[in-house]
Order: sequence, then C-alpha cells, then structure tokens
Amino acid sequence: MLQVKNLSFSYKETPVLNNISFSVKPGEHLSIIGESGSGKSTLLKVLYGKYDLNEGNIYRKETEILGPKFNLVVGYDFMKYVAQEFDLMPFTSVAENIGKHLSNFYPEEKQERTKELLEIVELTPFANTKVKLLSGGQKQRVALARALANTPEILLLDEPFSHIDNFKKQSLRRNVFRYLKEKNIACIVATHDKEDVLGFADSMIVLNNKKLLAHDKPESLYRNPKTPLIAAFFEEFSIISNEIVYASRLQVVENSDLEVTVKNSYFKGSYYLIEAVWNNENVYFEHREAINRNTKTCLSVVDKK
Ligand SMILES: Nc1ncnc2c1ncn2[C@@H]1O[C@H](COP(=O)(O)OP(=O)(O)OP(=O)(O)O)[C@@H](O)[C@H]1O
Repeated sequence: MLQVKNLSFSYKETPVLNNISFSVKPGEHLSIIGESGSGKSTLLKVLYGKYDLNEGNIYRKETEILGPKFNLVVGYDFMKYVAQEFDLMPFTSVAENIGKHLSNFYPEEKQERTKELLEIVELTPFANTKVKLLSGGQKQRVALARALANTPEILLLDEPFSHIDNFKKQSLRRNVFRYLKEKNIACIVATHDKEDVLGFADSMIVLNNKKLLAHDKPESLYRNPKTPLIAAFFEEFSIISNEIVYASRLQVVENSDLEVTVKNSYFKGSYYLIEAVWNNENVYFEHREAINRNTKTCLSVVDKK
C-alpha cells in the first residue's frame, strides 16, 4: 500500500537518508530503529510529505506523496503523523482536542467516538481537563487519540510512548497496537524501545550510516543479528569467537575454556546481569543470583533455540 523507492534526502548539505526502499502492507506494523541521529524522525517526516526528496519516490497505491514544492498543504487525509512535539490546543479540553477533526454534523457520533478514543488512551477521567494542565505523557496520549480519530489508513508514530510512565506504558501500548490491528491501520513506528517492537511489529527496518542496514521480521533479526548494532537493540551481548552471543545464552558450568572474572552483578528482577572480563573483553551473562566481584567462573554457550 505504501511503497518507498530509492529514497534519498538531505537537510541542505547534510545527507541523512541514502537509497532507502521498503514497502508497507495494509494493517502492517513496521518499526524503524537505529541509533540517535540515524534519521528515524526524518524518515517519518519525509513519508508524511513534509520535505522534498533529493531522489526516489513514495507512493500510496498509485498516488505519489509529494513534498512542499509540489503540495501546498503538508499532509494527507489517509495518513496521520504524531510527532515528538505534539502540537495540541493548550487552552481547550482533552475531549475537544481529540474531537478537533471529527465532523460536527453528527454530534452524537462525535461524542461516542471521542468517548471510545478516550478509553483507548486511558484518559476518560481527564476528558474535561484543559490540555495545558496535563503532564507530558498525558499530552502524548491526547495526540495519539487525535491522530486515530478519523481512522487513517496509515499512522506514523515517533517514539509514541516515550513520555509515558512505566505503570501505564504496558497497557497503553497493548491497547493502541491492538486497536490498530483490529482496524487494519498500518503503522510505522520510530522507536528506541524493543518493547514497542517485540510482540507487536510485523517487520522492522534498521537505519545505520544513512542506509537501510536490515529489513526483516523482529524474530529473524533477534535470532540472527547481522551486526552488533542490531543485537544491542535487543539485549546485552558479548562477542565470543567472532560470534554475537546474547547474555541469556551464556550459562555457568563447572569447567570450560571460557573462564571469566566477575566485575559486577546488576539486579534485573527475575535474574542478575553479570558483567565479567575474558581476554580483556567484557562478557555479559544472566544468572539467577549475584556473584562476588573477582570470582572466577566458567561459562558455556547454550545452543540457539
Ligand atoms: N531540521 C533539521 N535541519 C538540519 N538537520 C537536521 C534537522 N533535523 C534533523 N537533522 C539532522 O538529521 C540527522 C537525523 O536526525 P533525526 O532526528 O531524523 O534522527 P533520529 O534517528 O530520529 O534521532 P533520535 O533517535 O535522537 O530522535 C541528525 O544528524 C540531525 O542532526
């Protein structure tokens, strides 16, 4: 449904994206990951038609998405974009902000729809609160609900849960992503958080050095990370005999050639992450309890599942 072909983009003299191609199917959830400054936000803005491309094309079905040089009003009805800065109306209520783009011809439907959207983003108790009185995370949820109001075909989300506390984040993420699937709304999500990806995204792209480093299912990239950058997105890892090995694949054994010296133990809830040294390199592994500093311990690599 959305097709990106050989896209290249520069801010004046600064090239940011080089020869990027991918496509998104109706209802697909695509994550964009990459280090800070790798161009995730820029890619979303370019997809939205905010900038003119240097090269390449973006198509939604047969329609080409064009930048401001060719399209006076930025944006399209079939696509909504929730930026990192939310651009809300501070002096009006949460409900009014959410209903801003809903038609006034059908007041009952508008009220019903606003109620439904408030529930999705868990803001029902704040319906009549002025937006300027909300926290950053609450404003982010208003922006999300407003983007969903007219059921777009494609939603572009830039770090959609970054301002939301951990208490709310899990349930909100499930609510929103489940809703998008139910309504067959495609979403393209720029994120630093693997929790936004695993269990939700159908596919992911990795931006690095202006290029598309990888494009695959999250499961495939997790199981076979081509580079340390990809592995680092998912978990702590070590390089052992030129292989990327996640901390969860190393276990303590009686004897092995891999004898490490423990430096630190970090409590992680259901396990400890142990930082150790082997051949002057850091090695990370998971263990059910903390291990004293300077303890020598042997490790073995568990086979991939
Ligand atoms: N308006 C702009 N004008 C000039 N350069 C910009 C502009 N916006 C971003 N850049 C540059 O483009 C590059 C990509 O930035 P972008 O914000 O797209 O990265 P990002 O991957 O989204 O980063 P983050 O994860 O920190 O949000 C950076 O080098 C940034 O400095």
